Amino acid sequence: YKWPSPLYDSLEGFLFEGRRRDGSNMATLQHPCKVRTGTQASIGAEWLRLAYHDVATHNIETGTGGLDASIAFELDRAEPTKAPRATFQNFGIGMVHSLDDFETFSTKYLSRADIIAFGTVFAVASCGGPIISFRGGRIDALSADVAGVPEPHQDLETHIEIFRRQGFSQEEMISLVACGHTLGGVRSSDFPNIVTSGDNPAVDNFELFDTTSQFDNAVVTEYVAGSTLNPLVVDTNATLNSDLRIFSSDDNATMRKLADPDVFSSTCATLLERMLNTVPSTVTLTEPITMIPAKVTSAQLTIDQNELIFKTAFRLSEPSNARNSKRIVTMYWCDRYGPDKDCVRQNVKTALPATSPRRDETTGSPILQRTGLDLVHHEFVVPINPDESISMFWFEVDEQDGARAKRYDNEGEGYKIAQDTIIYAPRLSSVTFSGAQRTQRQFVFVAGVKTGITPSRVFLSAFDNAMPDYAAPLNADFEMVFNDTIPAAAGYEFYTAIVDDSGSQLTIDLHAVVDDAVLTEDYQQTFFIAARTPFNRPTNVTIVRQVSPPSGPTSGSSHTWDLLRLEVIMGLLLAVTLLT
Ligand code: HEM
Repeated sequence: YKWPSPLYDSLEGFLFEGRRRDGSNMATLQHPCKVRTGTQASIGAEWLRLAYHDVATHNIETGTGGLDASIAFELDRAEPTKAPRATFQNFGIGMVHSLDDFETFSTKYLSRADIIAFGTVFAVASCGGPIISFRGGRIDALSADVAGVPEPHQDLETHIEIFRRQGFSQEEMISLVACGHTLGGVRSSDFPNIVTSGDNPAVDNFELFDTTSQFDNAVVTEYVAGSTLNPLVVDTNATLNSDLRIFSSDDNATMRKLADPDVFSSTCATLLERMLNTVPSTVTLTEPITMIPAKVTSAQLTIDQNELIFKTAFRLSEPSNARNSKRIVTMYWCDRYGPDKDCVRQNVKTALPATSPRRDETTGSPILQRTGLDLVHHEFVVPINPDESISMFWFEVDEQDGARAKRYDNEGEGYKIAQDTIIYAPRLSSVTFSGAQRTQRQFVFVAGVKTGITPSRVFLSAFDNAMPDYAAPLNADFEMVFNDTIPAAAGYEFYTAIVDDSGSQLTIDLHAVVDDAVLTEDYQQTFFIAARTPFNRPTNVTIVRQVSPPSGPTSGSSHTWDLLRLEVIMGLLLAVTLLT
């Protein structure tokens, strides 16, 4: 992993933080293993069933179908069968609720299908099941796939054939059904011929597959012990006992193995991962996503109150039960222009965070919770002289425990700012809301282009796939025009474009074409445009000398580390004095 990697950064952020960039959390809609208010319906069970039904369209021979979010277009699907309405294969209010839960979380780098996969990973971990290894990069279908979901009234041969087509053997089918049917149950509203409704709709209209609401192997042990009340095993109408036919199809050999809780847990981790990774053969998934121990987020050169500023956050982790409140995190950076360009003279600028650190508690994501770590975000906002600008930055972390401070510099390369010709100015941009639900938005986006540079074209690429009712994503380019009603500021002149959007996760890439090269400011967020409070103003920028930048010049005097440390500490002391 090297920064920047917007895809990996986005997937990792969602897995361990459970939320969107604007703070809205998807994991906590379900975590810790919640039921829908006023019902017995397990939200995690609904998310898991939705994922399987999306996967169920896969055909291993043609390489088509699989986890591609086509389920959003398959909800009203009925099999061409004489079966009653209750066997509509994707029928169920749980499906509708789940799609509503997921609707606003997809982004340019988190496909709708990846969000569905995250839902299963969160749900299983949150309810006490194994951690399913997560890969991202699924590609969304924008229409229905062929039919393929199994139904309870079908016979065993049909089920074996359906699972074979999806890529699972008979033994894997038995295990996968057990791994699925450890959560949730059957509703009378969806399957009235399996569950009869009673007087108290909150309790009577739902029958759980086993006696626990956790992701455990009670569905297996109760079956093996003969005490199960699983409605798909004990229904009086034998035709609908699909779990019984499947579980007993190898004389219960697989079920007896799964009665060992460790076997159950590891089997489910493997099979559910394979289920989530069942994608069309044209899709290549990423490597498994693991935590980035020290992560740069939200790096942005921008204009606020007529000043050029650079803001970013540096995310560290620490054990929840061993917090270090003394840690000092310092940012360093080099100029892009002038005599100290790229720190050639080893004069390095440095600053402390603009605010006290922000902490992600482990309750935000069940995956983070399992690590026992908190995520701690150190946020920096520093003024930048437009004549000097900024070419790269890096960090130093001093735990104040007697050990030497540790440098984080993107594996020796520094965190490089690719270009400063075109920048995004969210504080000069605006948004107006319209429509009955105020979901229709009109944005006026403002980009700054460095004074003295006249691009042959300035434009932006807008992307939003978090559309109401899973409508087609917005994915279009918009020309930006020079706007002389906004006075030049901080070495920049301004260009604007108007973009209409009905989704909720619009991001923009800004482009300036200069001398046939396209300079791009990628993946800029739009949710904080309406905020008008100025960024915190730091007063703590100092200059330290004799510091080698990450891939800086090798010539020149080699610095003595202790002298450097002394200078940094004195600089920090000065900064702290200024701040207080
Ligand atoms: C032959 C295969 C299968 C059949 C016939 C079947 C059938 C059913 C039925 C009839 C329900 C009740 C739905 C409702 O009332 O809303 C259900 C629920 C569920 N199924 Fe399956 N299923 C099968 C395989 C699977 C697999 C492979 C998984 C996942 C790995 C899975 C996960 C679930 C979950 C989690 C629920 C509970 C949903 C909730 O409580 O809202 N099922 N299944």
